[in-house]
Parts: sequence; structure tokens; C-alpha cells
Amino acid sequence: MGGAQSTKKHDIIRVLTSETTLDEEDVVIARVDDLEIGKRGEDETGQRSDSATASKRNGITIALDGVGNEMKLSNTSLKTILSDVSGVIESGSMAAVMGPSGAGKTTLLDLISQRKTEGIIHGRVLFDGVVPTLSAIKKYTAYVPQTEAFFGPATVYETVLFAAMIKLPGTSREDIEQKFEMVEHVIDQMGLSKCRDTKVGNHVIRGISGGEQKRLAVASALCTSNPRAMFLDEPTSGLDSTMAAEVIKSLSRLNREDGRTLIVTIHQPSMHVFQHFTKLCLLQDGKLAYFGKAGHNPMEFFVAQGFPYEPGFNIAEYFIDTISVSDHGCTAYYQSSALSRENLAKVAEITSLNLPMNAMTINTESSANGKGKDSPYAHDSLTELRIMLRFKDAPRWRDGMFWFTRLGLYSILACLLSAFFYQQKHTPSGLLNINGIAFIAIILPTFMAQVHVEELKFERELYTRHFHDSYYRPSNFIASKIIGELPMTVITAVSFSSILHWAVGFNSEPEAFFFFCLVNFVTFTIAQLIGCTVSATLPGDVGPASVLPMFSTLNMLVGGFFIRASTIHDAWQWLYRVSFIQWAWSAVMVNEYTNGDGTPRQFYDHCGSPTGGLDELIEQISLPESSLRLLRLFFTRQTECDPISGDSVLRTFSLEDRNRWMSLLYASISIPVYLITFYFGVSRVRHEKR
Ligand SMILES: Nc1ncnc2c1ncn2[C@@H]1O[C@H](COP(=O)(O)OP(=O)(O)OP(=O)(O)O)[C@@H](O)[C@H]1O
Repeated sequence: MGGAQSTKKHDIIRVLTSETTLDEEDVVIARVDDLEIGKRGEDETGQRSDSATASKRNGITIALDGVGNEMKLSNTSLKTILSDVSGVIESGSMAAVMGPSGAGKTTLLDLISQRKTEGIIHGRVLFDGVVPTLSAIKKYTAYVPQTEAFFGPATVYETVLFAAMIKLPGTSREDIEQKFEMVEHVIDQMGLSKCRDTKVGNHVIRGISGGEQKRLAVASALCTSNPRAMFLDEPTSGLDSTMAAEVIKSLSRLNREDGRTLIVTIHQPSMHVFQHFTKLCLLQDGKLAYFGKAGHNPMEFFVAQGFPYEPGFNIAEYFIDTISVSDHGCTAYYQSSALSRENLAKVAEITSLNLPMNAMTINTESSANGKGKDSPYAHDSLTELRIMLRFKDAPRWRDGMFWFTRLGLYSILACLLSAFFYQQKHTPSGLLNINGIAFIAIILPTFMAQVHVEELKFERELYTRHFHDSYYRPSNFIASKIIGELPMTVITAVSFSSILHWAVGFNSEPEAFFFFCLVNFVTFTIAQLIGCTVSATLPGDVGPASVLPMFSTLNMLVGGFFIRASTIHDAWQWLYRVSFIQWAWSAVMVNEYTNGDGTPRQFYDHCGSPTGGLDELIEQISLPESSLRLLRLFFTRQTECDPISGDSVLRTFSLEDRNRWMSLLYASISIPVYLITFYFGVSRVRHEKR
């Protein structure tokens, strides 16, 4: 029963990779296998002869032909990071790239996967005999970086599921069911069943262990394209020996069962871990010290050079110690060795094939999405957005921090402000306070935008990683972020506005209340976009942290409250014109001091009453406000107390000609403006260098 199920799962995976089983592919595989290196590849993995067929089908033969990299240093001199690395990693191999720190392991992995774009790059890397395009690499291979970024609130299952949904083509019911099954299979395969429903975790959420994170990274990579080759940068770093062994065991199973080619950079693995590798590439200062079979072969190679091996000593440690003490003797020895010549011959065999582009096992077609040959994305834009909203952003709603940093913080702030501005009278000093609290309500979200700066700083790593792997388009990252957050922005704006509106005693007309909510919704959205723009555009921590307060202060100064609009210096008039703060504040001010019909409100709170207790008496009579006003007028001597007109307050701030809807419209223009800057930051600014 279990066997039948497992066969079915393998069938599903085969179905999902059907685009790689082209007829042409078989022809070329046959040609590569005809070569001696193909046979050797099988010999090397002789203990798993039944997987050899799978190796031919699923793995990729990777040939390194004089690969090197030089970096220009600031003093214009060149630093050689990697020099003349040649050799063949046969399809279905599990290769370890080892060497002391700084030897060039990551650089080699980055060059193979075309992630390294810096400096001068020498030589070429061939996949099944041809130099692949970047989109072919993205389609057929997966790269698992040393430090993986995850979405903390999502569970292990949700993380893998999102990878499968967004990266694998197909949206029919059958496709979706297959993806669900594949996810279950991969979770099982990577030994993650125990923590399937545990949150991945981040700097605030306690999540899965380091080893589980490494395996989750591999599981996600497996689901993105069912890759034929995987490149893993230090998958065991930071793990204890048991966890490291578990990770490598899972990788080894992956390699055995599905015949994928795995290239793994690794630091001094234990004997137990080292025995899983079939191929070894040893580097010292960017040069090869050994390139060939793993197992006992490298030991014999070094013993032959006169470096004795003490039985029982960790073999990987022996290699590293040996090449470190040899002072480049080992790299010189390798270059003149028969092994080096043999490796060069294997590479020459492959390069001499001169395979045509249309007959390669690695082709450049996009992943069957029918949306253009060169599109690296699995879905059209709308489907992609739907998947993101459903599978990427949904877990956020379970995150307490998400609620606290929006609804929680704004509600607390509204209560705090209410304590200071509780029930203001419409007296001269009360009206001054009302103007002040209206301004604070408008400027507050700009300071609170720091929340979005911080959040995106962590998300930046994740989206950089997702962009590398063409998970989704930058525009959809932005769209999902804004749309996904929209309900929370509405809830927060309504809650903040309700508390403040009631506590302060703003214009009590229902329409005025809804308008106040609307203005707050607009300013919250703009503030979110500003925070995201700052974080996406400015690299590092210092830039975003210093720009936002500067931006908020400048906007505050031209907001029209602290400095009267007419007295703002000419040099800053442009900022006054474009500042959403002043437009939003004027919208709130006009809303506060004008009746629904556009007439100015009149305030009598400052007027005394000749008959003591008149106000209290009037308040007990339930009459419309206009009748109450008449009553007050009747009992109050007009000559002694003119009402304060809303118009006069607006005039004080040069706002008498403003219309609240037009003001809100002008404030809202900042939304598309900051959307564009956010898009620019996300799509154009790189935060990591390769
Ligand atoms: N952009 C760069 N400019 C200058 N030197 C660089 C650059 N990138 C890498 N290097 C240097 O190249 C060498 C190889 O770096 P790489 O990260 O490939 O080593 P590694 O073997 O992976 O090291 P580790 O095991 O410590 O991760 C190092 O000495 C590093 O300082």
C-alpha cells in the first residue's frame, strides 16, 4: 500500500517535470552517456546502480572549463579569487566543494549558477554540454543560499506550499491537487513531517530549529521547479553534528532517489557526513588542490604527496590541514598530476561535442506557462497576484505582531491623545487645541511609518531571494503588499478615528465623522508607502533610520500649522504645494469648521448666559442644533457675545478657500507617487552584492 502510494508520488513529480522529458533530450542524453565520462559517472555511483537510470533522466552533467574570477580592488589592482578550475561533475553526483575559509567555495558555486556578476569572469560552465542561459538555469536548477530568508509567521507547510503554488505552472483543479500532493511528498522526503505545522519563526517568533530551516530551504527549492541540479552553500553551517548529519542524509536521499546533481559547499564535515559525497573539489586560495572521486581516493592522492594520514583522524580535517600547511605545494602538485590531465580531457570531450542550442537537455523555454517564451514566471500576472494574496500574505493575519503594530499601536496612541485632548470646548483656547490635535492626527502616521521601514527591512531579504528565483514580479510584490494590508488599514483608520473623534469632540455630524475616517485611511496608506519606499530604496540600516524623521519634520514644517502658509519661505513653497500633510490637514480643518451644506460653523461655548444654568437646561431639551442655537441667541445678549465663526478659524490658516474633497484629492495624489517610488526601490535597487 505504502509502496503504491510512493510510486504515485513519483508519478506526480514526473508529471510535473514532463517538460524536461523531450525527445530531443533523450538524443542528447544518449550522446553524453556515450562518452566515457558518462560511464565513469555511473561507476562512481556504482553502489546505486538502480538510480543510475534516474541519474541520466534527472541530473545534469556540469563541466567547468577553466573557470576563474578576478575582482578589481579600490586601488585598481586585481585580486584573483578563483583561478582555472576545470573538471566534470557527472549527472547524479553529490559533490562537496571544500577548502579553508576564503578559498573561493561560494564564488565557485555562484559562478556555476550564474549568480556571480561582479568582476572579471573567466572560462565557462556547461550544463549537459552547452552553456545555459540564465532562464534555463532558473528553470532547471535551484540555489540554496547559506542564510535563507523565510516569512516568519508562516508554517513549514505553508512555506513549501507557497513555493509550489507560485513556481509550478498550472491552476486547474488537477494541477492544484498534484501540487498539494507534491508538497506532502517533499515535506516527508526532507524529514519535516514533525514540524509541518510549526511556524518558521523570525527575530520575534520562536520557530523551527536551524537544521529544520536548512531542510525547509531545500524543500522549498525542490518545489519551485523540481530541479535537476541543486547548489547548496554551506547547508550545515551553524548546526551541531547531529543536525548537520540529518541535513546531509536528507540531501543524499534526494540525490539517490531522484538522481539530481548536487553541489554542496561544506566546512570540515564529520566522517559520517563526508561518506555521503561521491565527488570532491578541494580549493586553496582559489586554486584546485583536488578534483575527483570522494571516498578514499583523495586520501591516497595526498598520502602520495608525502602527507601521512593517521587512521581514525577526521578525513575532511586531514584534507584541510594538509592543504593549509603545504603552502601551495598541493595546488602545484595537482596541476602537474595525472588526475588534472584526466579532468581536462573529460572537459575537452564535452566541449568537443559542440551541441547545437536546439538539441540540448537544458533548453531555454519558460516553464510551460504559455505567457511568452522568455518569461521566467510560472503564471500570468493576475494569477500570480491571486496566489500571493492567498498563500503568501494570509498567514500574516495570524501574527499578533501584525495586529499590534497596526490596530494595537494606533488605538493606544488614540487613547493617549484623548487623555490630553478630552472633550474640547469650542472656546478660543479649545479651538486652538482642536487645530493642534487635528494636525497631530495627520502627522502621526508619517512617524509611525518606521514600522513599515523595519518590517520591509526583514522582508527585503525574502523578496530579494524570491526575485532571484523569479517567484513573482516586483509589481505584484507591491500590489500584494498594499491589497493584503488594505483591510487592516481600514480597520485601523476607523478605530483610530472613532476613538479620537468621540474623545476630542470633533464635528459630530455623521458625514464629518466618515470624512475624518477617510482622511485617516488615506494618510495611513501614504505613510505605509513612504515607509516601504524608504526601506526599499536605501540600503543598510542607517539610511532608512535617518531619512524618515528628516522627511517627517520637513513635512511638518510646511504643513501650515506651525508656520502660516503665507510666511513659509519662497524656497520651500514647492514643498508646501506638494506636501500631503498640509492637504490632508486642510481637509480635516475644513471638515471641522464647515457644515455639511458648506456654511461655516458658529461656536457659542465662550458666551456666558445671563440666566444661570441656561446651558444645562437647554441640553435637557431634545431639539435640533439649529433650534438650540436660536434659543441660546434669544437668551444671550448679542451685543456682548458674537459667535466664533469656523470661517474665521480657517482664515487664520489661509484655508478659507479650501474645499475638503479637493484637499483630500490633492493629498491622495501622493499615493500613486509613492507607489512609483516604492516600485523603483523594489525593482531597481539591489541590496545584496554578488
Ligand atoms: N567582491 C569582492 N571583492 C573582493 N574580494 C572578494 C569579493 N568577494 C569575495 N572576495 C574574496 O574572495 C575570496 C573567496 O570568497 P568566498 O566567499 O568565495 O570564500 P569561501 O571559501 O566561500 O569562504 P567561507 O568559507 O569563509 O565562506 C575571499 O578572500 C573573499 O574575501
